[in-house]
This record gives sequence, C-alpha cells and structure tokens, in this order.
Amino acid sequence: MGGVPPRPREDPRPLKGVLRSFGYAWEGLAYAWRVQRNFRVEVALGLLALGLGLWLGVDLVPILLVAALVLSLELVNTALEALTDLVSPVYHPLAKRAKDTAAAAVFLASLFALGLGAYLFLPALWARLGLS
Ligand SMILES: Nc1ncnc2c1ncn2[C@@H]1O[C@H](COP(=O)(O)OP(=O)(O)OP(=O)(O)O)[C@@H](O)[C@H]1O
Repeated sequence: MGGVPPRPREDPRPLKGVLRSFGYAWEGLAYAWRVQRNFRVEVALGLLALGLGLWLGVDLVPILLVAALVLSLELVNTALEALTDLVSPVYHPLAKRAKDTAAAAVFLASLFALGLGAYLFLPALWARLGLS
C-alpha cells in the first residue's frame, strides 16, 4: 500500500500548533486553486466585483460577504469531491447525490451573488453613466 502520509502528532506548543493549522489550510487553498478552474474563476469575479464596487462607491460589505460565501462553499465542494472519489472511485448513485448536492450549494450561492450584484451595481452604474 503506502502513499498515505502518517497523521502528524499534535504539537504541544499552542502557537506552533495554530501556525501549523494555518499551514494545512494554506495547502488546502493552494490545492483548490491548482485543481479547480471554477475556484479561480470565482476569485477573479470576486476581485472584479470589488473593483466595480470601489469605482461605483457602493457598500463593499455585502460584496465581501457573498464572495466569502461562494468561495467557502467551493472549498467545501472540492473537499467533498475528493472524499467522494476516495470512498467511491467507481460509479455509485449515492456518490452522485453527494457530488451533485455539493455542486448545487455552490450554484445556489452563485445565483444569489449574481442577484445581489445586479441589485447593487445596476442602479449605481446607470447613475454613473447618466442614464437614470
Ligand atoms: N463516483 C461517482 N459516482 C456517481 N456519479 C459520479 C461519480 N463521480 C462523479 N459523478 C458524477 O459526475 C459529475 C461530475 O463529477 P466530477 O468529479 O467530474 O466533478 P465536477 O462536477 O466536474 O467538479 P469540478 O468541475 O468542480 O471538478 C458529478 O456531479 C456526479 O453527477
């Protein structure tokens, strides 16, 4: 067998342990960035929305919150995909349910982000362009 790295022992020094946890979280982020094109697209769209929000002078808090929601759900979706592939490398209807439902969570949050973007940006954009 082999291939499965040993589980690291918990570091008794609190700060070291916390820093190590950040390191693992960073590895997870780097993995999602590397393998998930959707994650990269969502980061780019989030930055675009922030730039647009700054330019139009709209409230950035809802934009930051919805971007955090979409990106976090995409990370959870990526984790679930990996776990599903581990426990069910061949087709199984329950594996399909798990992957499809996790994907639906990202889809729903993305639809919400789109609606929020339209609600926040369109009136400000019309005003900026002198169309309202
Ligand atoms: N082991 C499996 N058993 C049953 N259905 C599966 C299985 N693996 C994947 N699927 C089906 O194929 C779809 C695509 O799965 P895949 O693993 O390619 O993820 P994905 O949706 O392409 O994710 P991403 O594009 O974010 O990597 C799933 O949503 C599911 O419907």
